[in-house]
Amino acid sequence: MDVIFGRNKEEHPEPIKAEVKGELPSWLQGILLRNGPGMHTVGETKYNHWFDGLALVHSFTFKNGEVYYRSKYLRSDTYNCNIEANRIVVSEFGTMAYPDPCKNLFAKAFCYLSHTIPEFTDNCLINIMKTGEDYYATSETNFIRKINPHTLETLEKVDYNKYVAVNLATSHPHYDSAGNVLNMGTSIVDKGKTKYVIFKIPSSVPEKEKKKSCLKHLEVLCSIPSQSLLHPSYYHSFGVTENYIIFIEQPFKLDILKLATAYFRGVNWASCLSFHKEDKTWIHLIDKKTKKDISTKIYTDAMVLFHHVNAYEEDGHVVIDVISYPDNSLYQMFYLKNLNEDLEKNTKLTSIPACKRFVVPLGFDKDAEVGTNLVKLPSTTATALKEKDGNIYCQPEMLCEGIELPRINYDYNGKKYRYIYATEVQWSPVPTKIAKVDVLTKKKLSWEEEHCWPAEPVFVPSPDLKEEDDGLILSSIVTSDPRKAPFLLVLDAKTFTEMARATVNVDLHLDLHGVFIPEKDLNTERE
Ligand SMILES: CC(C)=CCC/C(C)=C/C=C/C(C)=C/C=C/C(C)=C/C=C/C=C(C)/C=C/C=C(C)/C=C/C1=C(C)CCCC1(C)C
Ligand SMILES: [Fe+2]
Repeated sequence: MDVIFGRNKEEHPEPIKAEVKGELPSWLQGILLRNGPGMHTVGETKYNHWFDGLALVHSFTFKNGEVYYRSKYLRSDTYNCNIEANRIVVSEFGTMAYPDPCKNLFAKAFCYLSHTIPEFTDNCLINIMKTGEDYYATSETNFIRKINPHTLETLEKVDYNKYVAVNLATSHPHYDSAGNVLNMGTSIVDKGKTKYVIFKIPSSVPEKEKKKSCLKHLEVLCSIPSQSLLHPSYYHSFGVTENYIIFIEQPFKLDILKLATAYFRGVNWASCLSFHKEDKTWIHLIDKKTKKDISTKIYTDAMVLFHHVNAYEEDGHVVIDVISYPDNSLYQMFYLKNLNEDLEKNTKLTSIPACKRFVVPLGFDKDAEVGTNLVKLPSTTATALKEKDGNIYCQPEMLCEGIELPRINYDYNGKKYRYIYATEVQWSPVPTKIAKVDVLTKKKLSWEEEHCWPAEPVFVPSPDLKEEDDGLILSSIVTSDPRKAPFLLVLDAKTFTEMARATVNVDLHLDLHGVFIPEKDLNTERE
């Protein structure tokens, strides 16, 4: 298993032609661009956690029925410093590096509580974000790295902090139909003012500024104060509906005082993150018009969540689908020491990911009796109980167990939808199948094959889309049997039958997230 999780992967910056079996639809033209960790050892030093690995961006280019593969390590400052020193010199979330000659982190960390923030890693390994015509590799720090989607070349480093006061930002932004980006970040430097900030990056800039970046026009929409000033919640994604932004403030929290002293204590940043199982999980609905949290306080039991699936409004309710866990054991499981040969023994999922639906009533009867279930949607068993202090206590409906890395047809984002595409896991963090879940009937279709570990399935709508699932699923498949080459799998999203596979004889890495860029969105000038 170390082969898959812990071994350094080679990059292939020059296009490699894949061997295509089956029939690729002629309209499938563009680039599947993905990101994830590819290197966990530098010289004699090793990262502790799988999420710490150096970003290896890769792509599958679909052109006239042919498929080309490329991969290239993100030339982040972190990568360059590490390679030059031949050891890990920049700290990541799960690995503290000593000393950190690139940044003099020691001195800076000392100043932490007096408004100085040390510089953090720009090893953007989680996802790809599009702003205007630009593509960025993203992580959760204040840095993002622009990349050329054709050549995978690393371009400028952008500091969110120059445009908005956040120290952390999600790698799962949302997009509206005009391509404007909506994202969220946390500001923790301003003592006593710890807050979550929601901001917008427009998809275009005024004509006279043609060469300028959309980020220069970033706009703060609103901010929400953290419930606890010294313990802001961790979040990895958020949700949107037509009229609301959904932010779930979970009791999985960063401890600012611990962060400030982590370096001296010789512990990693991750140890400053803890799950408070006795606390509540607060569901915030931020009204896009008033830019305020709705006045009712809504909560559910303690949980840990990384991925929102989708959310929408229906008959005066807000429906919120997420993948949640009963505790924080998932993060623990991804420590590389657990992902070794004894993986099966060490990483039995003690907490299974579950896709849950929360339903929040909007315009309910204010005089309703305490204890009343305010959810009036016949389609769900989720409940929202009115409590005596006026708060609302939500209990979810279970949609499906054992799925992660969820995707949808993004045209249905924020709208009533029916299908989730995800990887399926059983006894460990190993994805063994790709699943299509029908949230209406709870029926599931899946694809699996021996020795195959599928990545997050990406939905690509067909050009003559009539139904939500008219399109394709693209997933890069890592193989655990050295005699079997990895491939890019193309499924018919409706039936989940295989249409084609493009095999590449490379050491494909298990990645996290990515985007499909249709031909029409590709600026061919830069090719
Ligand atoms: C095996 C596979 C692929 C599939 C199997 C199926 C399955 C169960 C999948 C589950 C997948 C999940 C749940 C993936 C989740 C990925 C996450 C949460 C990545 C987060 C990275 C977060 C990162 C890198 C965060 C770095 C943050 C840093 C360095 C922050 C630094 C900091 C800054 C900037 C200011 C404040 C101080 C602080 C130290 C916190
Ligand atoms: Fe994610």
